Amino acid sequence: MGSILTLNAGSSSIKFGLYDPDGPNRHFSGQIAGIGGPQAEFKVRGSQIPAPASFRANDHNEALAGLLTWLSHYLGKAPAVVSHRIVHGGERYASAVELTEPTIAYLESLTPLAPLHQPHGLAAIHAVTRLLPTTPQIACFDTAFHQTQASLQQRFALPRSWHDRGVRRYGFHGLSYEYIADQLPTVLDTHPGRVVVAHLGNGASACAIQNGRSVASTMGLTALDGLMMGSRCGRLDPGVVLYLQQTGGLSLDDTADLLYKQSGLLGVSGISSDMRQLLGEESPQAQEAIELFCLSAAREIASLLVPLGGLDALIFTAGIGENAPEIRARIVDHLAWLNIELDPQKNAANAQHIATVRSGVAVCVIATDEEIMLARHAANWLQRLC
Ligand SMILES: Nc1ncnc2c1ncn2[C@@H]1O[C@H](COP(=O)(O)OP(=O)(O)O)[C@@H](O)[C@H]1O
Ligand SMILES: CC(=O)OP(=O)(O)O
Ligand SMILES: [Mg+2]
Repeated sequence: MGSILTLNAGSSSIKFGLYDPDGPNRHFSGQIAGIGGPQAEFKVRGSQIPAPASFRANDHNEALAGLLTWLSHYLGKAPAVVSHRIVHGGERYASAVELTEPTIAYLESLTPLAPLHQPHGLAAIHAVTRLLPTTPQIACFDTAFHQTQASLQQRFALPRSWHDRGVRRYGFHGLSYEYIADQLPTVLDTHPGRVVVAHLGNGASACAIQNGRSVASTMGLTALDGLMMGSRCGRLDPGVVLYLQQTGGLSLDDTADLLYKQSGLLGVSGISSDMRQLLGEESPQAQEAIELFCLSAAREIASLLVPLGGLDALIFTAGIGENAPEIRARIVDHLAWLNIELDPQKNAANAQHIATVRSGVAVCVIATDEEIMLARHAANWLQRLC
């Protein structure tokens, strides 16, 4: 059987991997990070294959075209299937699905609900269709993992007719949470109990997980709600949106641009959406942006303790969660009243278990792997074909 190619178009990165369906085992993977920024980074992991000497990624389309050209040198024969991360699967999809024209049309209709992601995921599908027209493609959804949530957790306090038309909380980063949920029994070495996972990347959210299932999440109909993010505002009084349009003179497009692209760490610091860069800045605005990020994360994490009825373990993951001890420490400081305490040395070393022995809550760092989830869903799909 041929290989599995995975493509994960995030808001600031494109991650990719080539897998053998047995296992699935990774041949190689990599990522293009910092798309649209001053310098995109192209990294390859787990092989001797060199990254391109120079790479242009002024936007996602340029990055994708360059990536597919680069990949064509290393693919050998066409993969058996291409597995895409698609952020929004709407009401229709609770699991991975083969991409057909009607499915693609439905996913296109969801673009207004995920404007930073859905167009890039769809662009990747169209680019693969052009390059590998006979290769089947599947979509794996960020929203699918959250479909287990009780209806009350998904409901907004809007008239029922809007809920019936699909205006409800969907939750995102589901492939990441699914991977972490799978790791939890091994990492925690006990019954996982009541767990909050904080996925802190360019997009950031938190998810309450119990018995391996999503119980509640901080993101809603769109990937704007919940935690403050790189350039997204997170939780916001909906009255602000009305005010911006009624008296601020902002059009719909201006408002979307403000909330998705000009807010969050970028908006508050006035410098950058990139946490690593802000941590190196001394300006009071940069420091305030970082402090607001930590406060927002702690408040959102705490909000998930209601559906869980308490907290046994807090897990940090994604770019910031895995690599920024200072951010983890500041978030946990805001939650100290929960009898949660970090060991400074273990935290500084990005160890897997970073709480003190006294802490009433386990705290772990687990590197997420959305790509392996894309590969697992694809391997299952291939198996069903046999
Ligand atoms: N060593 C680090 N210290 C602090 N922040 C980091 C570090 N490495 C990565 N990050 C931050 O992680 C974020 C990107 O996370 P990632 O999960 O890769 O994003 P994406 O949502 O695009 O998948 C950026 O804000 C980046 O600055
Ligand atoms: C849904 C989302 O915010 O994804 P990302 O973190 O990749 O931007
Ligand atoms: Mg991501």
